Amino acid sequence: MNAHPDTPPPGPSRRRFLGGAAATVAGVGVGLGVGGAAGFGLGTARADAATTAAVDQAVAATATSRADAVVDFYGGHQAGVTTAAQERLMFAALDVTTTDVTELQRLLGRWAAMAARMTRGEPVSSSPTKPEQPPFDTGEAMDLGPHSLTITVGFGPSLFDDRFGLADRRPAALAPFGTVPGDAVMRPELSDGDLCIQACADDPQVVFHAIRNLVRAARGTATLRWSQLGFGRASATGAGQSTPRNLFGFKDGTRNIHADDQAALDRWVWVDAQDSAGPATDWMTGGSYLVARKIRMEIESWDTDELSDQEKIFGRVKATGAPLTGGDEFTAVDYEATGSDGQPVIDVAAHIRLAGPENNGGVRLLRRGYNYTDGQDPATGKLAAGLFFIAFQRDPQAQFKVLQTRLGKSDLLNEYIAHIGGGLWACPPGLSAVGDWYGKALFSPATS
Ligand SMILES: C=CC1=C(C)c2cc3[nH]c(cc4nc(cc5[nH]c(cc1n2)c(C)c5CCC(=O)O)C(CCC(=O)O)=C4C)c(C)c3C=C
Ligand SMILES: [Fe+2]
Repeated sequence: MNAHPDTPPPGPSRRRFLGGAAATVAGVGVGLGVGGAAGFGLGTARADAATTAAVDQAVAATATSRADAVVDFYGGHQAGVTTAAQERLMFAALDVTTTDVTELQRLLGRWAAMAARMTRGEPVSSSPTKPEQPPFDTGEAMDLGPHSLTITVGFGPSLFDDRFGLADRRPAALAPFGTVPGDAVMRPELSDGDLCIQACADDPQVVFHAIRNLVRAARGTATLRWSQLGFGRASATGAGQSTPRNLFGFKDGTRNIHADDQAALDRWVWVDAQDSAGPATDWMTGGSYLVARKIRMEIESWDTDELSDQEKIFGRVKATGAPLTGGDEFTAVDYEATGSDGQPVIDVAAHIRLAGPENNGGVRLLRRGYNYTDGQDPATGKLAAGLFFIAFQRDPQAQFKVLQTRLGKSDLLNEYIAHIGGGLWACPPGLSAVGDWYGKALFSPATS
């Protein structure tokens, strides 16, 4: 393998910081054109978590523009999980078309090099394009700034079939779900994929550019299976981030796991060394499992429903997000409270009762979804819109699957939603430094 010719990133943490100076750090030639293979070799240095707080403070003091904000690419965990949710999403699922494991590894190395550059607001390669060549970078993000771009890569269960010698390396947590309640109308062409890429940023063209160029660099190795644009965040993940609203008009993410809740992150989001059954599956330590669900929301029907019924469905007040049992948005829910009719104030089938940790053995998720629209459904004339639900977790079998089984059976919300696509992917830990690549520890026994 070649030594990686890219330059080191400008900071030790994966928090947002001013990228103007970073942009002056010149990348040097990485042949990333179609069919080109970026070199990728040994990476050693780990981000120093202890410096994170100090860097965050410096960032807060110096950041001048949202366009210039950079989320550091390197660190113990991939960015785009606990990163304060940006405004825009493009998500892509790909199928690997080669059976050559080395080609797959080269792709993951190319993606690492390109992602490192794009998240700093740089074009995918600093090599000059010859006039007779297509440009290395497609160009539409030129001059836009990084806008806090994060790129998060994951591996689907199907990657662990017999093509790449990975069958014994699939963690039990990455088992396909099978059919879960609520999955009756899932569409195969909007579901699954060997690889996934989540690109988030505060600019729509920046996320499109990232996915477009990563898919382009996969030509000959992987093809796009399906993709989704999200136009507005539907969850708060950053400490102090305001709670946004979903397309039913309710505050979404009130009781989410937030980035400053380290105990909850360790318990519910990051895969721990103890989770692995042995050396074959310990490559996920420090990673997290991504579950995506494209959930169509029946907006026209919802808009005819009376306010009191809408609030009963969620168990919360539409305007404020407060539980129906009183207080403000962040007041604890009183599941025991009964009304003058003797019935529970929070309906037995209300969304928050069924999804809440109090009623699920403590189970929690880090939700990081986006509102989406695909325009109008030509078959019905209705708005094709909903929630592109994304959740990160330490064990999807014990977290998402448990919650969705419960919700799919009896959630009042089911009258107005349909899960039409999605999938499960294992997002490996963060990349340590230049030369590291996505899933290096997954493939290392096969390449040594
Ligand atoms: C399987 C997991 C979940 C799916 C699928 C899901 C779909 C979904 N949710 C909303 C809107 C809201 N969800 C809220 C809370 C909430 N939802 C889940 C899980 C799933 N939601 C959890 C774990 C929680 C937290 C429960 C709790 O701790 O009380 C809320 C309330 C505000 C909040 O805390 O975020 C809303 C609103 C929609 C519209 C939707 C599918 C389209
Ligand atoms: Fe929910």
